[in-house]
Amino acid sequence: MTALTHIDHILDSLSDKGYCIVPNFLPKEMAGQLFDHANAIPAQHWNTAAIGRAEQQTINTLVRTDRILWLRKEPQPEHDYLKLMDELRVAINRDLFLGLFDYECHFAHYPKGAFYKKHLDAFKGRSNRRLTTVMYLNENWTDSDGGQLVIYGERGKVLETVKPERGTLVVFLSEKFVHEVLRSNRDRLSITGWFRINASVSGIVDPPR
Ligand SMILES: O=C(O)CCC(=O)C(=O)O
Ligand SMILES: [Fe+2]
Repeated sequence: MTALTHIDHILDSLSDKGYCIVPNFLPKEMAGQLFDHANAIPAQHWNTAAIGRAEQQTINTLVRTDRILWLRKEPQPEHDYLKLMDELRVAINRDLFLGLFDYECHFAHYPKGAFYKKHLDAFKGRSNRRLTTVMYLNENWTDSDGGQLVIYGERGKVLETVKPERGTLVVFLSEKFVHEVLRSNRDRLSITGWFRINASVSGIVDPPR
């Protein structure tokens, strides 16, 4: 199975609505490997997530309280995920002409009680992030576990409330959709990433991580 199994739904939904939600995007085995791998990484390697651009990054625990860890090319499960997302990048470019140039992503761990208040991932003309992706890794998530992703439309209308269940992929236009992560009542593990356009084309250099 590859990213292309779901590609028609993803492309249709992205071009119709600007976002898509794909349950079971990630094969169960791969999701399990990523989950075990991330859980085995010692706590001191995870960083408290920051907000804002390079010079002005601040740790603001009123806005977000998750911890993050950027994926690299070497460990097998991370490599496999990056490869899958690159297949997706190529397929999206072929159909939607977004000129996506690269992809970066990090694990995000929300301990019990963590949240991420309403925000946009990119501001027009100030970022080369074009599409946000979120992949969830926890099994058997229930409504009472909280931690849902809420995606907002015009005038604060709730468009979607997404349960962060293992294997579900969410993709949306980074500049368009305000979203938030509701308080999680359970350890919550995900991978958030961004497809980006080339800085030499956009004239924008995104902050170094
Ligand atoms: O984990 C999620 O559902 C969304 C995370 C998010 O909005 C972000 O990391 O920017
Ligand atoms: Fe976000």
